[in-house]
Amino acid sequence: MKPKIFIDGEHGTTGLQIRARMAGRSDVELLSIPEAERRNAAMREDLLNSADIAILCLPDDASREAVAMVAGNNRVRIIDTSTAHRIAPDWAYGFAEMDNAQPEKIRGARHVANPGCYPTGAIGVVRPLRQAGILPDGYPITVNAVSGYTGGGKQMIAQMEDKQHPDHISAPHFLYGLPLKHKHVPEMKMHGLLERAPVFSPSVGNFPQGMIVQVPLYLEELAAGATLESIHAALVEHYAGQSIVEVVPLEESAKLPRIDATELAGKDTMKLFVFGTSGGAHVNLVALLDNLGKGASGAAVQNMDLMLSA
Ligand SMILES: NC(=O)C1=CN([C@@H]2O[C@H](COP(=O)(O)OP(=O)(O)OC[C@H]3O[C@@H](n4cnc5c(N)ncnc54)[C@H](OP(=O)(O)O)[C@@H]3O)[C@@H](O)[C@H]2O)C=CC1
Ligand SMILES: CC(=O)N[C@@H](CCC(=O)OP(=O)(O)O)C(=O)O
Repeated sequence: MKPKIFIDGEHGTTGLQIRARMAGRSDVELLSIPEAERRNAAMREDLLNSADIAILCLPDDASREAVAMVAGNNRVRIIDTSTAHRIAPDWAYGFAEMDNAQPEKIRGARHVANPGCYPTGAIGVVRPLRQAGILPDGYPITVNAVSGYTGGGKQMIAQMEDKQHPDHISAPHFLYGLPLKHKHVPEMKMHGLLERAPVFSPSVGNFPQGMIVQVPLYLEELAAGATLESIHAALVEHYAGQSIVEVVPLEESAKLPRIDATELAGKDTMKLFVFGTSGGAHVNLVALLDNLGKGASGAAVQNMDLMLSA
């Protein structure tokens, strides 16, 4: 029998993109709820309990409710794309490439928390340097990022695309999260293995999909002897043997005049760069991804495939 998959929130931004990635797959059976019934709790509860894997593409509160709806069912496994369970100790964090042990944790997990889009980039560059002993305890990390506007879901898509929207946003690029309390900070701290919470400054650009996450570092504050080259080598070593996260060769990044935030739109991979000048004082670690690809829907399908391979 084919495993049954139900996407709760299948008519939203993340859900629709997961559905698109599942189109044409004959190895799974997709359970579906009509759009008009998407908030019908009884119908959702039924479908959630009929699934082998339920993928939650809902706001945080609705995700918690969905998890409660299957509390008495010890068969259904869950992938939650919301922020609700990303630092919960009994949930596996769904970023397989962040650690050698992570694929097995995800494969065997009952509950998988899909990472946030920004944390995927930030953890992707920071965690390997913590594990390699290059980034010392207590280093004050900053994370500066730009996302495509689909990151804000249906509401922000309407604000950006509909000129008649009462809260239409006409800015080509804007900063937000100005009180520095963004919901992704605890997740970056925990899975980035950081002692101190990073300063996180997100922004949105007037393009639907794509993301750049930057973590600039002072070399003199890192472990003795850290250089542009040794940092790059640590990332290369960490990501060897997998095909989702690419560490761009130094010679290639040195030739780039600019980075386009939309380069990986529609792709489920992530590129990491180490920018700077050999012998210089600073490096800038940069992650390039699609907020809806490796940042959300693509990662959810990667996690589903790992879980199905158990
Ligand atoms: N967009 C992105 O790039 C990313 C999103 N995520 C996360 O994914 C989750 C979904 O976000 P996104 O797809 O962007 O959001 P959307 O607003 O685009 O979609 C959410 C969907 O959930 C439905 N929904 C809302 N509340 C309920 C409820 N109580 N019961 C049933 N259905 C409900 C909505 O229906 P209705 O239309 O009626 O409101 C909508 O169809 C969020 O937790 C988000 O933080 C994670 C990473 C990246
Ligand atoms: C542009 C935009 O608004 N982005 C969202 C994050 C998108 C996302 O990653 O959602 P999760 O928190 O579920 O991961 C935000 O900053 O809240």
